[in-house]
Amino acid sequence: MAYDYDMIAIGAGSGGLSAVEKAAEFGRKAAVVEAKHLGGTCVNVGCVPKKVMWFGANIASAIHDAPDFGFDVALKGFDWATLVDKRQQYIKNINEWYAGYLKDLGVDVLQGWGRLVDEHTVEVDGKRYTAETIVLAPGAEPIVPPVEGADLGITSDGFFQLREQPKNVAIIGAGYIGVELAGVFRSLGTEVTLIDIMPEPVPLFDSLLKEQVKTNLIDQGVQLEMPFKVQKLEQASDGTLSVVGEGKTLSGFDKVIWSVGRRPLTRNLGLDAVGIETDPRGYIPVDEWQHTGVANIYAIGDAVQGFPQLTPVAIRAGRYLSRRLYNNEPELKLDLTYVPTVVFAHPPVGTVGLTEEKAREQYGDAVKIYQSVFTPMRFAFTRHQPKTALKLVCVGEDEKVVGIHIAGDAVDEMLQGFAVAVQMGATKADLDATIAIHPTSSEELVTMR
Ligand SMILES: Cc1cc2nc3c(=O)[nH]c(=O)nc-3n(C[C@H](O)[C@H](O)[C@H](O)COP(=O)(O)OP(=O)(O)OC[C@H]3O[C@@H](n4cnc5c(N)ncnc54)[C@H](O)[C@@H]3O)c2cc1C
Ligand SMILES: NC(=O)c1ccc[n+]([C@@H]2O[C@H](COP(=O)([O-])OP(=O)(O)OC[C@H]3O[C@@H](n4cnc5c(N)ncnc54)[C@H](O)[C@@H]3O)[C@@H](O)[C@H]2O)c1
Repeated sequence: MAYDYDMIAIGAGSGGLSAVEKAAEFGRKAAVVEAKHLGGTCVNVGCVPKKVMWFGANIASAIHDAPDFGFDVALKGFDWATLVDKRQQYIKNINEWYAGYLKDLGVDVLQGWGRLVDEHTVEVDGKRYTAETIVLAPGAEPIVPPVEGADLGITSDGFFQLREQPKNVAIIGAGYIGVELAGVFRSLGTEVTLIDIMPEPVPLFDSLLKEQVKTNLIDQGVQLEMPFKVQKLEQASDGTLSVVGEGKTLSGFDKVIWSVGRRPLTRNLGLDAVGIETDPRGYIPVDEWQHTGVANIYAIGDAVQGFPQLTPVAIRAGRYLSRRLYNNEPELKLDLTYVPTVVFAHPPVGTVGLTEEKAREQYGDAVKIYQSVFTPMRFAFTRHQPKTALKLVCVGEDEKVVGIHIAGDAVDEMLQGFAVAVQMGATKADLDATIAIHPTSSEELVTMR
């Protein structure tokens, strides 16, 4: 039977785009369905606009530090709308670049909401298209918990729509998004209260990082309220918002932002029509080859059960899938043992591999920890002196490095190379055998005692 396409991906985000892009490179006819904008979450309301704001915030911090380096400067003002306009123009350029790139590759963009009709048919706004292979890559959306008044708050999507800088915000959820937005707002002058149900920020990270992130947030002037169980949001007659918890109410906010996790966008995707069952939270279960159980349907990215919700993971899954299908590389399997990741806090926090806690659960007494906390030269004589904290988690006689955790200036660029070493199975001796680059913070990782 002839199909309209070799591959249709539902969702033109990091995962879907990478699958169709590779399929087209291997000479296949592919299409991608998108209800909103090309590039998905990462490009439009995620990594990219977030990183632009992070750069802006870093410039504000540098201006504050400049007098300590002898500069006669003062921060006279900051125009939020200018940064937002520049950011959105940059994103529009990326959207347009994608449109041209896909056209050049011969990939069709089917604009609208996609829904499975049967195993080989996708309906997009009433029109039907068939494909030999279908890739589900619908991504995720922010969770807004079902508490009274929850809709008085916004989410990260709403953050990217703000045309004016709020004066006083409450951010509920101190994971990736909460910590990143808290740092941006605070660096740019907004008062920030950061709330979490857990006692510490970034609760799933290594204890050293949790501690350091907490210290840095407090040092930046972020008010921490954790553990705090939000019961409802309220609006006062003057328009300001309150966050009500058990026995405590936090008031006076002009914005409240929910950042308590994301849920998969698997509703109205027609999964019933092909017999794909999600888990109770809506995630699509797949096997190690991203197979959904329906012979020709795969799922990748944030909507997949157990996938780290990170762009490079979705991209890798999409590319590997098309290479397996169309480039005769059937053994190419996604390996998620060591996924490096950075929280773009101020300063940033990076991690790859096992936390000390997880390593001890897995390897017990065979775990050896190397740790160092110091003031990096960048902040040696500035008013704020955020420390750099590093931890190596090693295992066994040969001290194989199974985890690296770092908080500190430039970590976002430092970690990638060390992640290569961990991926290759480096031992502590391998790190020690590497000549340091001086003077840097990363040299500490090859000289740790
Ligand atoms: C604020 C924020 C910051 C982030 N920062 C980072 C970061 O710094 N680094 C990092 O690695 N990750 C970051 N992430 C996570 C990253 O954005 C996601 O992991 C990544 O985008 C997932 O890719 P995906 O293809 O699975 O889904 P998405 O990128 O979400 O793409 C899915 C697309 O499918 C579309 N869609 C869904 N259902 C349908 C349908 N039925 N029909 C048609 N279209 C549909 C959606 O409109 C969307 O465009 C961030 C996320 C957020 C929210
Ligand atoms: N730099 C990056 O790579 C980056 C940046 C942003 C987002 N992301 C991805 O997006 C995902 C979603 O981000 P996120 O920050 O929304 O989720 P998250 O899972 O990182 O953090 C959610 C936080 O909310 C807290 N929480 C949960 N329910 C709560 C409640 N009812 N009240 C108060 N606190 C509550 C949790 O304890 C946790 O600290 C991340 O897990 C990550 O995979 C990545």
